Amino acid sequence: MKKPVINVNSEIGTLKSVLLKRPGEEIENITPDTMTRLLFDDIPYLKIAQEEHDFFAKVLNDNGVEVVYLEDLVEDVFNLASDIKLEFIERFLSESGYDLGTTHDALLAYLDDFTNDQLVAKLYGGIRRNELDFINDSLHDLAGRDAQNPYLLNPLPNAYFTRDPQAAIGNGITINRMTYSARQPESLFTEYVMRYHPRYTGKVNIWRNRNNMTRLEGGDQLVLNNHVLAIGVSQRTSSKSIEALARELFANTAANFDTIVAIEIPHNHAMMHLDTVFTMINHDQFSIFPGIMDEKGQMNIFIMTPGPDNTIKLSHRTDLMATLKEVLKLPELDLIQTGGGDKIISQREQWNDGSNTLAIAPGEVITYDRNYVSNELLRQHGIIVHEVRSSELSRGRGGPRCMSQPLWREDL
Ligand SMILES: NC(=O)NCCC[C@H](N)C(=O)O
Repeated sequence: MKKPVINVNSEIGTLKSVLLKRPGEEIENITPDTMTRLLFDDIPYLKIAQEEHDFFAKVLNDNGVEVVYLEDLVEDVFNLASDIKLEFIERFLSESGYDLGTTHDALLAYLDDFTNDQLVAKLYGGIRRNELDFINDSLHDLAGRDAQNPYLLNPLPNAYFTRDPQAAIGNGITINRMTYSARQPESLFTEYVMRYHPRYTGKVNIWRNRNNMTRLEGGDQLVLNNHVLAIGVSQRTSSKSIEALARELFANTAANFDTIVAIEIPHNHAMMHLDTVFTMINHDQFSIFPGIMDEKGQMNIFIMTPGPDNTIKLSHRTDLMATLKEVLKLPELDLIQTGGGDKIISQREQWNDGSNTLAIAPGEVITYDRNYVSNELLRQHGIIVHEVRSSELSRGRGGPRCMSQPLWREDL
């Protein structure tokens, strides 16, 4: 492996480079009838969502972080060779249910007319049925459930949550098999960028690829330090995939990770990933939504470590604070409760991603401005808080951590 181009050995090391995707025309394809399936609770106003996103990028930039746009990387890949572009389109169409036939041919011909930057926007944006004029003779397009779908190619409005299709861990990544069909195509873009883009090709360890059938999403994957991960057992990440990833990382000599803490959280849309209820903000400080614990403050947690002969040793725990102290070897910890522990405020602010902080350095985070109670509390605990605008972006149920994939953090 050549000199590394990805380096993420913590959640809090000074952030130097990050991957974003600016919300695009895919947002304008969300309708009331499709929004639940597209994993949205409302329809954002694109113009304002883009302004908010640009401001988020500016705050990152102003704080010394290189912002890399995923859509530019994909366009670079398409510009490399028309064979690669065609191969990508065929994979994309095939995964969308079009291997052969009239619809496949019509879509291929339609996509062929776009310049590469327009093509990238279109693949994320989706194709409406009424956009193409052709005689559709596919039974599955004309009868049954597919006929009700207003799109020939579904939009990918969740793409601005770049955290989830992959996860940077150490000098490598996992390219994730995502849970819902609404997001599954997103990690195909990551696969092609990692495989072909000159910045990454041959320089990134792929710990796990998207051909795996077990479900894993980046919002559940937290790098607590250079040898400990926390992974949510959640609506989006299965216990099977965590076990498989543990086996892969423990056996791989290029990986330095020897401890994975599997944390079970409620399986619902408001808390679909671990990072919607729990993020790391300093060496010994975390933000946490108290609603993930039962009335006695307990949870279902397993510490996984390598056992003999490639087995995995499991140790059960129920106290999150004690478990974190144990694996991080810290005498004290500060768990800062979203909304200050008030039941109504904490639920309201968690819903709008008040727990979803993005650390840009130890003790320095980016958060949504609307979660003013949690933000004030963070400041009272000594944290530097950069607030970003959040009226429209938050409608997708993700915050600053969800919208960013760190590519390089300084080691602690
Ligand atoms: N890491 C995250 O928590 N990402 C937020 C993803 C929100 C998106 N609407 C989803 O349901 O997948």
